[in-house]
Order: sequence, then C-alpha cells, then structure tokens
Amino acid sequence: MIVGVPKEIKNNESRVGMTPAGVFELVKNNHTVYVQSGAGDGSGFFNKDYQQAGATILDTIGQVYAMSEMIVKVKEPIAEEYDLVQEGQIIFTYFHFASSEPLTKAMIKQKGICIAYETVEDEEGTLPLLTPMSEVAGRMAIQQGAKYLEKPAKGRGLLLGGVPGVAPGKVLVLGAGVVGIQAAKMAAGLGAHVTIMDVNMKRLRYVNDVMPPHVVTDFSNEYSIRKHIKTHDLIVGGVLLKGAKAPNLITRDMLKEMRPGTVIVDVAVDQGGCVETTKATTHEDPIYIIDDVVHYCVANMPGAVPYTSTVALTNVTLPYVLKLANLGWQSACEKDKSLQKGLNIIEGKVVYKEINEAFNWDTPVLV
Ligand SMILES: NC(=O)C1=CN([C@@H]2O[C@H](COP(=O)(O)OP(=O)(O)OC[C@H]3O[C@@H](n4cnc5c(N)ncnc54)[C@H](O)[C@@H]3O)[C@@H](O)[C@H]2O)C=CC1
Ligand SMILES: CC(=O)C(=O)O
Ligand SMILES: [Mg+2]
Repeated sequence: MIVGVPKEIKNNESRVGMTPAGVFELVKNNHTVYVQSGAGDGSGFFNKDYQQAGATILDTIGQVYAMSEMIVKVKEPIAEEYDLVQEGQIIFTYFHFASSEPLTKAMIKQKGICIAYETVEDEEGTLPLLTPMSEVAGRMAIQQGAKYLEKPAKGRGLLLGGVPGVAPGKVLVLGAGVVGIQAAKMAAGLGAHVTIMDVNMKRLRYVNDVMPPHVVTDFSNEYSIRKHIKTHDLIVGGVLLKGAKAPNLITRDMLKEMRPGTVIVDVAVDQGGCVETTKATTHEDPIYIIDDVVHYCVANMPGAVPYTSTVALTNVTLPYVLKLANLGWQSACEKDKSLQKGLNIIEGKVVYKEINEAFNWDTPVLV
C-alpha cells in the first residue's frame, strides 16, 4: 500500500502521525511511504531520518494526499484539507466527529474511509489509541490549571500546593477515566486537595484504592457538582461518552456560583466539552473569561509537548497502521474487532451511530 504522512497544519500542532521507526516497519513490509517535507520537524524527526528509514519526501501536502492510498496523521482535517481527501482513501487519525458537523459533512462529501483513533476500542471497552494522549492531557491539565490560577494569568492568585501555614488549593476532577486519574495524580503530587467524580462506581473504587487520602471520590450528579464548584479552585473536565457529544455537567448559570478567578480546564472540549460555555481554543490563544471564570479549552493539548506525544501516540497506532496496510481496511477490520470500532464514515455513509445522534440525523444525511 502507499501510505502518506502529511504535516499537521492545525494551530501549534507539532505532532506527526508516524516516526521513522514506523516508516522502517512499513518499508520492511514492502509498502511505500511518502512523508511531507518537514512533517516531523516539530517532534524532532527530520527529513533525513525518514529518508534513512526508507521514505520518500514530498514537497507539498497536496502531493501527499494525491499520491497515497492511506493517510496517517494526528488531528482531524481542518477546512483547508477537506478537499484533499480522495474517494476511497483511508484517513487514519483523530476525528472527534460528534463535535463538528462541518467536518462530518465534509468527510461524507469526500467519500473517504474515516477510521477514528478515538473510537478504536478493545474487548475491555478501553480506547487504546486515545489513552496515551489522555495521559498527556490529564497531566498537562494540572500544569496549565496551576499556571492560569496565577493572578497575572487572570486566576485567583493561588498556589495549588499552598505553603506552610496556608492551605493548598482544591481541584475538582469530572470523570475518573484516563484524563481524570492522571490529573488527580498530578494535583495530588503538588499537594492539592482533590475531589474526583464519576458515575461509574468501579472507577471510583479504583481511585479510592490507589490514591492518597487527600484525593476523595464523589458520585457525579448535578446536586453534588453544584456544591463542589463553589469551593474548588481548579475544575478539570475529563468525561467521555464514547464517540458522542460530551454531556454539559456545568451549565452557564453555575459559573455565577464559582469564585472569581476559578479556572476550568475542559479537556473534553474535543468531544464538545462538558461545560456549557466551552468553545475550542488554540495554544496561541488558550483562554477566555466568562463571569470571571477562566476557561482553558485547547482541543489539542498534547500538541504542545510533541516530543512526548508523537512517540506515545505512534507506539500504539503503528500496529494498526501495519494491519491496515498489509490487509486493506475491509479485511483488517473484519479480523480485528477493535479496529472495526474505529470505522466512523465509509465512502459517504456514517457508520457510527453516536455521530448521527449528535446531529439529530434520523436518516443518513445527504450532502
Ligand atoms: N483536549 C485534548 O487535547 C484532549 C482531549 N481528550 C479528551 O478527554 C476526554 C476524556 O478522555 P478519557 O479520560 O480517555 O476517557 P475515559 O473513557 O477514560 O474516561 C471518561 C470517564 O468519564 C466518565 N463519565 C461519563 N459520564 C460522566 C458523568 N456524567 N459524570 C462524571 N463522569 C462521567 C466515564 O465513566 C469515564 O470514567 C475525551 O473526550 C478525550 O477525547 C483526550 C486527550 C487530549
Ligand atoms: C485526543 C486528541 O484530541 C489529541 O490528542 O489532540
Ligand atoms: Mg462568578
């Protein structure tokens, strides 16, 4: 198969969909790999590294899309890329369709085979291609939250860990999944008091078992969320309903209940966010303020630490890339039920029901 690796063009996105190690494996399996010039620069992988591994470097993104049967990338195509997608071409990347009707309609129109990293799901129900980026984003949520709690950054002016004689800050984590647990761990490490909420008792039991005593669990419901937001300094949104629009656990009216300078880091922004006032931001302009509450809603948080993120991501995507290249998408998805769950749109047809539900499309949409 001919596999193409374009350069990411989303704001401040320096990850790349394949490392030279991935190129080496594909070439060893008799595949051809085209890499756009400079695609890996931001992650520390240069043209010569890809060439030594057996790739051919192409100058433009247009050439990579036009010459490849499968595109392997990181983020969803942005508007400038929509028309580059070819009929029948496999696009293997994060899509987060439920949060973007324009992207969904564009991919329906282009008739590609859209396989979404974030819905590849193993037998235990975990998401192997989302997990490493959730680990990165969960940890980053506390770094970013701590920074925006500083006064010059518009926060409450509070040091999360406190100092002797001054109590530490309080962190509320919504969702005890991968993002939530990593965030809780980092916050606890700084000495903050942490409350972590979920609707899944198994997750809460696990957290209760493994975390230190200053991390407490609470069952997630509106009543308890309304109570906690009044006293917590940093709120991390880490809920997920697989492939679906995230539920709005914090509604607009609740912002008035928070203290001025409270910071919300809504990591779930890529699935639409779990805060009603969430709208996606970029690393260039990461925050905005509503009712004195700082909102940090960067949809590609791991893009800011590309050295860590590219390697963590490609470690888990490469086995699937190899399967797709060796077998073709139909046979690969028939043989591997985890990969089959990644199929979101096939040649103009949405095949993941949560996407239709997100847009109230009762019947297949015609574009
Ligand atoms: N902004 C960014 O750069 C990034 C965003 N993400 C996003 O972060 C989100 C979370 O991802 P993961 O932690 O991997 O998911 P996960 O599936 O491991 O955890 C989600 C948790 O949310 C819980 N949940 C569902 N409904 C809830 C409710 N009403 N109240 C409280 N908890 C509830 C689930 O029970 C589950 O434990 C996803 O939307 C993911 O795409 C992940 C990586 C990077
Ligand atoms: C998961 C995701 O959206 C990201 O890594 O950017
Ligand atoms: Mg207020």
